[in-house]
Amino acid sequence: MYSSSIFEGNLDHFSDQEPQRAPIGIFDSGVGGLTVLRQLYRQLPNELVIYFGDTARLPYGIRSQAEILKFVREIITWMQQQRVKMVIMACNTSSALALEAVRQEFSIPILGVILPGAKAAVEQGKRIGVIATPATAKSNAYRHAILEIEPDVQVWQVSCPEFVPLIEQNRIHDPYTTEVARSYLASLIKQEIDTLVYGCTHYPHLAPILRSLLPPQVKLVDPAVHVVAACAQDLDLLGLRNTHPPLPTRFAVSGCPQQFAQSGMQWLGYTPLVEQVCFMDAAVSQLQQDYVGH
Ligand SMILES: N[C@@H](CCC(=O)O)C(=O)O
Repeated sequence: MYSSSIFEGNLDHFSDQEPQRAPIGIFDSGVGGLTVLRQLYRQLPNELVIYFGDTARLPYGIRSQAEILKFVREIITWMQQQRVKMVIMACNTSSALALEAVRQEFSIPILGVILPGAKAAVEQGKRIGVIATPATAKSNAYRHAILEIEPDVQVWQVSCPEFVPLIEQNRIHDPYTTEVARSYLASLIKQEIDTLVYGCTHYPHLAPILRSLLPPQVKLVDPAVHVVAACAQDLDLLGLRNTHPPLPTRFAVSGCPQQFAQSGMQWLGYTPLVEQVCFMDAAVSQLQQDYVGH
């Protein structure tokens, strides 16, 4: 079901004369980025993808900016070694805390989810709620991005620390998750929001629960849809869109490949083949998690 060889499936055989055929790198802390990958399958079905989940070090949403920046640098460096033509940070926490810095450090195009999400939100409503990880909420990245585009709207952000662990533990259908969601949404419903932004790529996995708790007129904005639209535009501008038939997505994680393959299956509709990539620091985090788990 999985392979632990780090460089298996390396894409070196794509010559630099055919940069269109190079993969797009997508990363997240875990299964959240699969909501972006699903959009990519819909909107850009010919693109080849390398998906990386930093599962040994999740959740990102309680990490410091220095830690996130370090992880993101490691991941993008690895992706560059895999010769990606573009990187999508399918993670709001990374986009909020590290996008600006790494854009100046790396020469490949790097897209984040916050600006596309903010643009879509102001097109939808005037009373905008954002649910996000503690780090993203604290950064105020959505508030700033939204108000910069449209100062004439109101924004409420709610930090939802329990969502990512519940989703990663496959507890979506647990009644406890609905109760947690109810409490996170309460203040936003009280403010009579007309629009809710998924400020974390894990949260669209909770769509049926959130929909059932929100008044029907509240519109949901999924930045995944819009970052992939932005990616399509950039590929066209750079002449990098792939028109060849697609190859299977390559999956890699820093934690347990089998676990990711199992939980990823329900979102992908197929069982992914997952490799393990070893970053020194992530290996230590995994050992600590294993130790705590025993
Ligand atoms: N998918 C997440 C990362 C969540 C986490 O690991 O806390 C995000 O968009 O922020």
